[in-house]
Amino acid sequence: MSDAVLSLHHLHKRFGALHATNDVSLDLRPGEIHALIGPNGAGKSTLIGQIAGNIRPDEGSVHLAGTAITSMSVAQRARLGLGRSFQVSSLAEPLSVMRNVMMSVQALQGHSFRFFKRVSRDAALLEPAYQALEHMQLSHRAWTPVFELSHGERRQVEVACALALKPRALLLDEPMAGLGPEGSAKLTELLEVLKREVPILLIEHDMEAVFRLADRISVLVSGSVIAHGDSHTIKQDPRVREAYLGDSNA
Ligand SMILES: Nc1ncnc2c1ncn2[C@@H]1O[C@H](COP(=O)(O)OP(=O)(O)OP(=O)(O)O)[C@@H](O)[C@H]1O
Repeated sequence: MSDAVLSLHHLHKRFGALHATNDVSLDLRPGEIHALIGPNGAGKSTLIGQIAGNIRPDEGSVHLAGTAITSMSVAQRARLGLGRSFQVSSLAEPLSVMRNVMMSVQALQGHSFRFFKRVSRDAALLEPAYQALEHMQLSHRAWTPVFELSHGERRQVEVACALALKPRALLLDEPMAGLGPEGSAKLTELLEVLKREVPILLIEHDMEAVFRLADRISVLVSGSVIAHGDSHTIKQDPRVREAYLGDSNA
């Protein structure tokens, strides 16, 4: 079909009478950031759940690098190259940045954390972790315990954890949430560079970040994509202004 890394085809998900995902098709291409925006309750989390594998669609399919992953588990999708960062931090505060990132690699490889001490010197874990930290400009903090990091740096570690697994596509769910202007600006700068290596499907409420970062934007309202295009197109679209941007004065 296309050269899409990730593609959704006619996804539907109903919760009783509520059509939370209504015939959603979209894709993610190499080198881009595709932002998914929409007001509260639009169905963004439900859609992300179907991509990541926590939620089974009623109809439709999800493909990653040409492989149908619709009926795969979360872990299988991750192994195939679907990277994800979470809204809620899962970092181990007392451990160093490096150990946290290495644990992510280890988890994907199916090892138990009990063996962490022994494998902490394992080059197979160290190298991808170090590279991921370099990408996030955090290698100078590699051996700093997470509790000493700023909020923005923690978010960078969370992205590094996803990156260390060498994903083909990255899902970022509200990465700017809770960051001050400085933290958002830094992360925005990093994501602008990162997208060249791994395309990013970005769910984000910070419209300034979305308009700066996104190559394409899909607007979700009541489970359906009501508009799709670049930042300029989306800003001008009267349906988007009415349904979404109007209530945030954007
Ligand atoms: N497990 C569920 N059972 C029933 N209804 C659900 C379930 N999950 C989500 N919903 C409903 O589906 C709709 C879409 O919810 P969803 O959380 O996907 O929206 P959202 O765009 O992520 O919202 P927000 O920006 O507030 O996180 C909402 O009306 C929500 O109440």
